[in-house]
Amino acid sequence: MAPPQAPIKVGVLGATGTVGQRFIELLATHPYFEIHALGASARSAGKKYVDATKWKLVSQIPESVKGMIVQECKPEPFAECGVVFSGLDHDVAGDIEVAFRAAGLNVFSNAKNYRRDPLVPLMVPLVNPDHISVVRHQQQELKLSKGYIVCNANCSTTAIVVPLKALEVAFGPLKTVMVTTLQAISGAGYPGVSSLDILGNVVPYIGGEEEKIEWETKKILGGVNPDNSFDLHASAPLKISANCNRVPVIDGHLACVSVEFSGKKPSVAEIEKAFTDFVTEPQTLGTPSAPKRAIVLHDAPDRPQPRLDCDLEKGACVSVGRVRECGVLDAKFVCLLDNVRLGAATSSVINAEVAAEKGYL
Ligand SMILES: NC(=O)C1=CN([C@@H]2O[C@H](COP(=O)(O)OP(=O)(O)OC[C@H]3O[C@@H](n4cnc5c(N)ncnc54)[C@H](OP(=O)(O)O)[C@@H]3O)[C@@H](O)[C@H]2O)C=CC1
Ligand SMILES: N[C@@H](CC(=O)OP(=O)(O)O)C(=O)O
Repeated sequence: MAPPQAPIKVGVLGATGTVGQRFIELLATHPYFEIHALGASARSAGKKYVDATKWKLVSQIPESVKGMIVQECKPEPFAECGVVFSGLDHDVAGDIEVAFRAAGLNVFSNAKNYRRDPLVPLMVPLVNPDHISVVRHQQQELKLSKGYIVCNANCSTTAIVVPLKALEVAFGPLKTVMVTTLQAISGAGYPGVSSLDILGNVVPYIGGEEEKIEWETKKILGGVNPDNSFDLHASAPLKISANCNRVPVIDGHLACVSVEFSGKKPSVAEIEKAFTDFVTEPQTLGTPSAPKRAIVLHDAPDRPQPRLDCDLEKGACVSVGRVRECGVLDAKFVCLLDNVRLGAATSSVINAEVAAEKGYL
């Protein structure tokens, strides 16, 4: 992929938050994108970024953004941006993202608000980047000459759909998926879950998470009909059941997954090969943030682990291990993803890279 002739100016909404910081880290040195405007709440607006944010990443705040003045989330300061990334709290993301689209801006959002919208692509770049085509339909239906919204998925959903897609590519439609997640505290943003609730503990409830996994998976793994509607995996109905737990881990959502195939049950060796052979469109296109390996298969019986494996491929892959037969369904495995990178900011950035490559920016 050749870089654009001039860098594309980009904005970040929710720039001071957990996802916003990962956006800043990824975009500060990005070959195609240049950070032009930062937005957050009225509490932060008017302050220098370095004073408005509580930086929590191991990497230092990039010098280039330290002195930028944080804006309120109104379209005007972002008018020159070719892409606006959103890491906004869902309480406010709905109205703000729609106002930005109405102002002709291309919004790539992490928030849940529009994921179920029948006009909005729900794109996990390592799974369904082809859904980007629906933005033209979105514009036609809403009579917009410019501007659209693209969402990326819930982080736990992202962790499972990448290996599930690899299985569907190799063996055809899945019939049943059972998943139990162990989710890191960074998934709840900052300050997030109280230390008294989570230290030395497990909380077996994350509001709305199970429903999101069960619904979003079907939109992402499903196709696009000729009329630009999403088929939600309707041609081969998929049953999914999710159990979600918060665990005292900082970064990295682990998921234990059991699957049943519609067709003949593959062997463990065939499933492992399907994971290692899996190549995705951003990799083929050579977009800058695409991982070399979309799925990293681990041999050791006690891997993947959040602390040891989250950083593989700069947090842009899904780690998979413990592939084995399941006594109830056909097969089971464990998968891990960096919830704030591939689970949020990195997916949004790769989605925008795909949009650039395919002429949607
Ligand atoms: N953390 C994760 O792993 C994932 C998060 N997401 C989603 O991404 C989004 C951001 O999450 P996260 O970064 O964790 O959340 P944080 O709570 O860490 O950050 C929220 C951001 O929203 C801003 N904000 C809050 N209220 C307003 C307002 N009234 N107007 C404008 N901006 C406001 C905050 O600004 P300020 O600092 O000024 O308050 C901050 O920048 C959420 O929708 C979340 O559900 C999706 C996938 C994974
Ligand atoms: N709910 C996820 C993170 C998140 O914000 O999800 P969503 O973007 O679907 O609201 C977690 O707690 O780990």
